[in-house]
Order: sequence, then structure tokens, then C-alpha cells
Amino acid sequence: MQISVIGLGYLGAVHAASLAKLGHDVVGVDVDPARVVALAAGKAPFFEPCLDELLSQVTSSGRLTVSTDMAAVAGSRVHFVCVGTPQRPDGQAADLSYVDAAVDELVEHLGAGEIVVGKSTVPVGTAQRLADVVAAARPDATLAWNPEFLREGFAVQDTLHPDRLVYGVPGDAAGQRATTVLDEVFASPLAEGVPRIVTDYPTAELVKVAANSFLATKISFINAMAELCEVAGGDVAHLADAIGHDARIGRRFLDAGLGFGGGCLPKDIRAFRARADELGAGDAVAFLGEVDAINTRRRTRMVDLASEVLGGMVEGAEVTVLGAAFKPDSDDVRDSPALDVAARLAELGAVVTVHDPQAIDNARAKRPELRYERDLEAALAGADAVLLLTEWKQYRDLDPERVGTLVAQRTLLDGRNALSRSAWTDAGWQYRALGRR
Ligand SMILES: NC(=O)c1ccc[n+]([C@@H]2O[C@H](COP(=O)([O-])OP(=O)(O)OC[C@H]3O[C@@H](n4cnc5c(N)ncnc54)[C@H](O)[C@@H]3O)[C@@H](O)[C@H]2O)c1
Ligand SMILES: O=c1ccn([C@@H]2O[C@H](COP(=O)(O)OP(=O)(O)O[C@H]3O[C@H](CO)[C@@H](O)[C@H](O)[C@H]3O)[C@@H](O)[C@H]2O)c(=O)[nH]1
Repeated sequence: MQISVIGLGYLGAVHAASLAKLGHDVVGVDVDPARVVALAAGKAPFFEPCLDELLSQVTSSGRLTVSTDMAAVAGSRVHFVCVGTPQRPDGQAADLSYVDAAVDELVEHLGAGEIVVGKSTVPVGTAQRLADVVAAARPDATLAWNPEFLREGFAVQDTLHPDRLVYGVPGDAAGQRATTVLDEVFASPLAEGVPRIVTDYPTAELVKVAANSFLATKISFINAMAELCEVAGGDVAHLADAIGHDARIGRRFLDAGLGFGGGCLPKDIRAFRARADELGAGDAVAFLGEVDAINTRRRTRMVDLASEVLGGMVEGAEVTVLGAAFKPDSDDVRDSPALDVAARLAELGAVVTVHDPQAIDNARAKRPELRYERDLEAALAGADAVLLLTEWKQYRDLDPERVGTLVAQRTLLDGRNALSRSAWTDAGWQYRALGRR
């Protein structure tokens, strides 16, 4: 099928390449010329495992083409809208200006019976508003909402083999036609038995923010327990293992530490609260304010812990921060807890050196005031304290003896509960972690 994908960021580039891999002919459109040049050459414009290989396959086979010109979407049967919905700079709510601009431009190129499919994460009510925009421009076109659940770091795998597909469609014949066409788009995952939920627009929009709210709540729940463990002398990693064995709870997303960041969970729970307030149902999700507050406190606690192990002498202390990305296997630094902690320590006068296997360029663009070092051993040299803030595998694999020969003080703060305490203490390190003795 001929398909267009509008917005080629962390979501759209992966979606476009994956649809091409599934055998469709895909044209991608983005307003960022640098992004389009990279993609046209079969290169990922950001780091995402497996994406470079996939892109070089689908661009060289001609299944994926890219353009900065929206006119390139003409003739596609389905148009996926994957542009950003960041938090508004002046508040908590989502900035819908990119979605509105993309749809306004797209509808000028729509042909008879084509389907516009929203994938961006939006406040409930947006789909109906956009459906009216589509209908006004092209009465025989249909809008569907198909939220995306991919995780960065696993984006290709999650797109080709999703946990579920959700279609929000109108409850009429046009909705049935859109469902049939989407089934054709996703024929391959559906044939693997991926569950498909067909519902209305508001439910499809709410499914997305409900899922992210649940995940954020799970992380903040375990981090609240970490706060308790810290004052009561408990160990949150053991606690998580113990409650996680209960299948009703499950161990996934119970990793206590520095908390959640990234371009999704933090902004999505804030936008959800803002939208619920507008709808007069703010009380229903007021708890998300506490989820957010617990999450933010973890960053403050990490800075305090660093100050504590440095004997209150933060100013002038050499601090090595391992990790700048918001999670491993990504170069994304949007709302990165690691980068936030690094910046706060630098503000307090520490001499902070940041290392990350993939995110240094993005981190430098956002926090130019910090020092960056691409060589891991050089980054560790002379450190008074080492802070592990993003649990990349190469940090998990560090040899405490070897690292001990590089640093000035054998002091390690494990912000992700990712290392073996005994391995590091046996090598003479002072090991401290959030939520553990
Ligand atoms: N990143 C993820 O893992 C993920 C997962 C699920 C859902 N989402 C949601 O998907 C949406 C996109 O997120 P992202 O992380 O890919 O953002 P992003 O900022 O990485 O990408 C957005 C892209 O849209 C482009 N764009 C903006 N306006 C445009 C226009 N008018 N026409 C064409 N292109 C335009 C930008 O240049 C950019 O390349 C957001 O709503 C997000 O919440 C993201
Ligand atoms: O037990 C855990 C699990 C995660 N995190 C942190 O939580 C954040 C988010 O992690 P993750 O959810 O894996 O990354 P994202 O790529 O942001 O994916 C989330 O956000 C996407 C965008 O909406 C959704 O599509 C995904 O389903 C949802 O998991 C990261 O900072 C992690 O370090 C923890 O602190 N503890």
C-alpha cells in the first residue's frame, strides 16, 4: 500500500521504516531538511538500535522515500501524523501547534477516500476536532486515531511486533472502512496474533495517556518506597523483587532510582492533568501531581547524596557523571534525569564531567556549560565521586578494580541500582545508592 508518514522524529522515522519493511511503499515528510537529508541517505538522524540497518535496507530498495515537501503525500491511501506534541513552555498542557499545522497542510493534498491516522500523543478531544478539519476540507476522507506505544531503545522491535494495536474510529460506515484499511496496513503483526482494539476517538486517545500514567505511577510508587527505605534502613531493590514476584504486581517497571524522564512520561502526565482540569475532572487524576513530585524529589535526593558523600564540599569537587541520555540505548536527552542532576551539581560549583556512549552531542546542545568526555577512562580520571545516572551496559560491566586505579576517591553513587554493591565494596569503594542502605 502507498502510505505517507508526516513527522520523522523518534516515532515517525521508525514507523516509516518499519512500514516499508512490512512491504508498503512509504513516503516520509518532515520540515527539518537535515533530518530528511540523513534519512534519504539511509541514515538514522538519531541513535536507535537496529534503525540504521533497517533504513539502509528500505531506502536502497526504494520502499522508503523522504521529502520536505508535503505535496509528496499525494496519492497515498493512508497518512500517519507523527509530529511532536511537547509541553508548552508556559505551562503543563500539550502544544498542539505542530499537529494543527501538519493536518492543515496535509488536507490540501488529500484525495478521495483517503485516511488520515493520528499517532501523536494528544489530549482527549483532539481527534474529533481534527476529524472536523479533515471533513471540512475533504468530506469523503476519514480520520482515525492509532496511538503508539513504542519504547525508545526498542523502537524497531516494538513497531514490528507491538503488544497491541488500538484504532479510534467513527462509529459509522466510514469508521468500518478505516478499520479495514488499517487491518491491511498492519496485516503482518495481526497475522502474528497481536490483539487489536477498535474503539471511539476519546477512548483511543485516553488509552495512550492512561498507559503512560500507569507506568509513571508504578515507577513513582517504587521510588516512594525507596524514600521509606532510606529513612527506615530498608533495601528497595529487595522490596521490589519481593513484591514483583506477585504476578498481580509484576517486577517490570519497579526499578527504583533516579526516576523517569524522556520525551513522553513527564510531559504526558502533566498534559493529562491539564486536560482533565479543562474537562472539570481534575480530581480524578490529581494523584499524577504526586507521581510527578515523587519523581522530581529523586533528582534532588541524588544531588543531596552527592553533597553528603563529598562531605558538603561540592564546590571544586571533581564529579564524573556516567550517562546523559534519559535511558540506556537512546541518545535522547529530553527531560533527562541524569543531565538534570549533572547541571544541578555544576550550579553548586562541582567540576562535572559527563560521559555517555551516544548522547554527548544532544547533551552539549542542551547544557553547553558542562564538560563532556567521550573516552570513558579519561572521564573517570581524577574523580572525587562517580555518579552512575543512566545504566548503559558498558557501565554495568565496569571493573571496580580498574576504575579504582583511575579515580581520586573510590566513591560511587549508583543512581539506578544497576551495580553489584558487594563487587564494589569488596574493591574498597564507598558504594551508595538511592533507596538502599
Ligand atoms: N518518542 C517516542 O518514543 C514516542 C512513542 C510514542 C508516542 N510518541 C508521541 O509521538 C509524537 C512525536 O514524538 P517524537 O518523539 O517522535 O518527537 P520528535 O520531536 O522526535 O519528532 C517530531 C518530528 O516532527 C517534525 N515536524 C514538526 N512539524 C512538522 C510538520 N508540520 N510537518 C512535518 N514534520 C513536522 C519535526 O521536525 C520532528 O522531526 C509525540 O506526540 C509523542 O508524544 C513518541
Ligand atoms: O523501572 C523503571 C523503568 C523505567 N524507568 C525510567 O522511566 C523512563 C521511561 O522509560 P521507558 O518507559 O522505558 O521509555 P520511553 O521510551 O519514554 O517509553 C515510554 O513512553 C513512550 C512514549 O509515549 C511510550 O510509547 C512507551 O510505551 C513508554 O514506556 C526512563 O527515564 C527510565 O529510566 C525507571 O526509572 N524505572
